[in-house]
Amino acid sequence: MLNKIVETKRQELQQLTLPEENNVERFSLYKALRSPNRPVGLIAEVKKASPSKGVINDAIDPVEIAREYEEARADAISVLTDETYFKGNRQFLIDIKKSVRIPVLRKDFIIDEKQIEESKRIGADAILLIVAVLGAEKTEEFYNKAEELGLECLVEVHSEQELSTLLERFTPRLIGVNNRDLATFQTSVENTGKLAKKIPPQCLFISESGIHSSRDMEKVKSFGANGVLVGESLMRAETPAKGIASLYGEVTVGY
Ligand SMILES: O=C(O)c1ccccc1NCC(=O)[C@H](O)[C@H](O)COP(=O)(O)O
Repeated sequence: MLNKIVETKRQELQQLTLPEENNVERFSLYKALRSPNRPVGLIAEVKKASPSKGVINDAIDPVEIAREYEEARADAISVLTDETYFKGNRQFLIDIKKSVRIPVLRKDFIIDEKQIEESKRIGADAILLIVAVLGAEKTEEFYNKAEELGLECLVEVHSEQELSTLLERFTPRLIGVNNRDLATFQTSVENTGKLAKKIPPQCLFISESGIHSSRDMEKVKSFGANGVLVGESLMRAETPAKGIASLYGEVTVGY
């Protein structure tokens, strides 16, 4: 499936037009996750659909969801901009960026340098670089290019092998451990525990995917995660605030 997504992206990029630069205020994802609002930071994701679950919540207004995430003290927002498989859109990020004052991560399959420039122009504060897609060498190349453009990177790994080949080349400031096997879509938060001990202490690390309960949250916290990236369970919640409160085992005053 990952290969199919990447091939589709390659074809789509043949039609890529770079938007005008959006002069926006930038916020550091790294700084936000270094001093999160809760002991384990939260990157809350705006995700209408996905290859593994189909349509999750197509009725939402992305900007409204992002504003409610911010109000519920999320530390950052992740925005899917892939249209074909996630029903995302780069316009969602442009509009969300105008409406929140916390870092915005562009969640897409970056396979070409042009997409880094594009991410800057639509206002992203950070981009996702997937080692399973790019390999360690190109991940480093794109990481440096992004930094030149003033963008931060969340560098995502799933396996111990990906993590070790990455660290042989360079040490990113922010590492994401994806609990989802992008080949099979199987998810397990235990994957965070498997990789956690191999992440250098100077890195911040984020546990991504398959976090659906306070039990999952407690587990990744016990593994030492500095933060989590959560999409589906928040997109399916009655409200973003209730979804976030439930993840953190917080009591909400219901009206
Ligand atoms: O979510 C998918 O089905 C998926 C399939 C193939 C590649 C990537 C995919 N998801 C992107 C993500 O990394 C997740 O959206 C993110 O980690 C949040 O995961 P979740 O909380 O399980 O929605």
